[in-house]
Amino acid sequence: MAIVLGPNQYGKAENRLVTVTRDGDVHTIKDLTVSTSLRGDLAETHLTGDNAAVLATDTQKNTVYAFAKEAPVGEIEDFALRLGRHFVSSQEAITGARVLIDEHSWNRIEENDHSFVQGSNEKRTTAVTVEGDQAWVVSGLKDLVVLKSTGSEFHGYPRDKYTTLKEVTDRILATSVTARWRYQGSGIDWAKSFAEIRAVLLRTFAAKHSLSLQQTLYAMGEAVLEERPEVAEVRLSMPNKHHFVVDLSPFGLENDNEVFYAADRPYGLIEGTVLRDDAEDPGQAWYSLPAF
Ligand SMILES: O=c1[nH]c(=O)c2[nH]c(=O)[nH]c2[nH]1
Repeated sequence: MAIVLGPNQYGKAENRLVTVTRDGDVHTIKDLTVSTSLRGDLAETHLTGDNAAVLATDTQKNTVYAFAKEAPVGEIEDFALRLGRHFVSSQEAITGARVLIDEHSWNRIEENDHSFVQGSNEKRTTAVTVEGDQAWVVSGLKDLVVLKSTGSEFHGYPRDKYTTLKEVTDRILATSVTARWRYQGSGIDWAKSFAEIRAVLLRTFAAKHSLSLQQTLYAMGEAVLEERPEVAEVRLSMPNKHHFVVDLSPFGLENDNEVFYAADRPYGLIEGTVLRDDAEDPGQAWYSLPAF
């Protein structure tokens, strides 16, 4: 038996980057969390401690900030592609780079030119993988919290001796959507594509009469693929944010689906992938991202 070094990567996680772009007195804020990971011929540092191939994580961090000054950050996908390509093309030992970016939202305070209020917790995300001269872009969103107060049922499931859940034909359906979609093709308008995919996800959540959160998840992914040809595959992770009807009978009160207890845990966790059966195979790049 021999012991060998398996897959590895290293980088600087969660660089917090804020930029202010000035157009006269009118300022625009971009607030990003940027993580970089590099892969390549890195056996020596692990096996002998020889760091000749190791671009320091501190240098990776500095590169993120310097790049933000040297050219406009622009869309997160473009910024991630620039960083990833830089690391792979400038360091002989580095053959692959993964750049993850979360974008945090700030909204202008009324018409003010340089004052902002933090938006919701929702984040726009991208995960760019560069390998040699190839690149894959997986964008998405997380913490998109949605709720519908009717149009959701759940019944017809097996009942065994441990089942207590009541079958319902009208319930609150709420979730916090994490979505990742893999792009195919080129010349994509990242901002427009993001806005339209987000709108499709929301519209479908609202419109689909739900017999299960699983059915809603599939419908949301299917709608994105039907409407957005630039998307090959969608992965969705949707916790079921349970809203339980409170039993008010001890107080002689009827509860006709009006008063709920919003439980935060445990929660059902519904996850799935919706894809085109003829989508090109992305190879390792996609599958080595977290599945959901
Ligand atoms: O939409 C649902 N899917 C489930 O699998 C499930 N399980 C459960 O207890 N409630 C629900 N709701």
